[in-house]
Amino acid sequence: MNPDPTTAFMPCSPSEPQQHLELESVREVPDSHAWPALDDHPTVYEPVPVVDLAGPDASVTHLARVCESWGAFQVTGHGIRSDLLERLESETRRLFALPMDQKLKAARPSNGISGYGLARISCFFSKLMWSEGFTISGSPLDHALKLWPDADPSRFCDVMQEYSEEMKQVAGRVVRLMLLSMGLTAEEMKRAEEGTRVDQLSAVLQLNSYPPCPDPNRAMGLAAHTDSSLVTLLFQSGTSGLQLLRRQDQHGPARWVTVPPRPGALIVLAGDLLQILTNGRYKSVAHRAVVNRNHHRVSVAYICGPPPHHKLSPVGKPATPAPCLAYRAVSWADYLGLKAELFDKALASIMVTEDSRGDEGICC
Ligand SMILES: C=C1C[C@]23C[C@@]1(O)CC[C@H]2[C@@]12CCC[C@@](C)(C(=O)O1)[C@H]2[C@@H]3C(=O)O
Ligand SMILES: O=C(O)CCC(=O)C(=O)O
Ligand SMILES: [Fe+2]
Repeated sequence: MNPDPTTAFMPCSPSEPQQHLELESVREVPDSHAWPALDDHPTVYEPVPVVDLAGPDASVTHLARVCESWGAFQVTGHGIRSDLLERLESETRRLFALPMDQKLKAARPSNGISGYGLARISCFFSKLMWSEGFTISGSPLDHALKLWPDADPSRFCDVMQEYSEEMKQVAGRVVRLMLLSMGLTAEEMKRAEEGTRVDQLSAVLQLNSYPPCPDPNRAMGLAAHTDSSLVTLLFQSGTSGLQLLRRQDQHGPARWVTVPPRPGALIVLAGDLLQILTNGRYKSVAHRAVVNRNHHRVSVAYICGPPPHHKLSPVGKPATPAPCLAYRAVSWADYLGLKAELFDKALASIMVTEDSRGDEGICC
């Protein structure tokens, strides 16, 4: 998350013309996509925790440890059928394989959420990323009609719809287990569940495509970031690329850990809203996607949170000593506004300090 000066943050200006390069046909990484330093931290091997939702691993003590030390894990036993994951991958590939001018017909409007485009965080960096994205918020139908005007839209829509519905159930179970693992009082649990129950969750589906890259050590698939969500459930195709940033701890300095593809598994990533809700105890995990020379990787992120205008406030004991509330209450919609403006400073901007406690009426 710590930008080097040459890829420093730039103010996000949505009106800037975006460069849509056909990455697959590029033989050399152009200067616009050449990142001077990808090795801000070493990349090491560490086994990423696995939680089997259908087995004893789903015990709350195990989960609490994993959430505190990793903020991410692979999840198995989630009940999503492998044929649905196969169809999801194949529809995602079919979309990105379309000619650029067709994809641009479904381009994300400059200040909109949905559609085709470069990574939204691109505007904070001076170099472009080696990826394309497609965001689906709400019904995928309008997108499908623009992408495939002469074909039956249901092939794409049905998969995206079915996957979103099933992921909502998985996300609901994961969020509830995470809350249970905090050992909250009954009153706190009740408050924590407001806006986070399975029937209340809202989400966007983010499809990502990372074409093979002629010089993967100089390109960046998706730069380091945290998601704004409560949790993100990520599907990755059979090629590795996702890396988690492990903070400095008793095992060593900050380091990148690759999440190896595990057939049938999904990856759970703790987002900023979880950090807010848990009063800083379960921190959001910084992650990035790196690219490779030979394989076209795709991923699909189910980015899930409370209803957009529900104000989420922290529950449980703060992770660090005083004040009793680490963050002020915020809705996902407002938080996204902060994130679009401040990127990785958004969380700090809503932290409750000694000075701001009085103004907010926050007391222990
Ligand atoms: C709801 C949202 C979360 C997101 C911004 C968005 O409005 C739609 C896309 C999401 C995404 C996906 C890739 C990484 C990310 C940081 C980004 O730039 O766009 C996330 C955003 C987020 O979680 O803040
Ligand atoms: O492709 C990946 O592995 C990461 C995608 C991601 O971080 C996102 O969509 O927010
Ligand atoms: Fe992400």
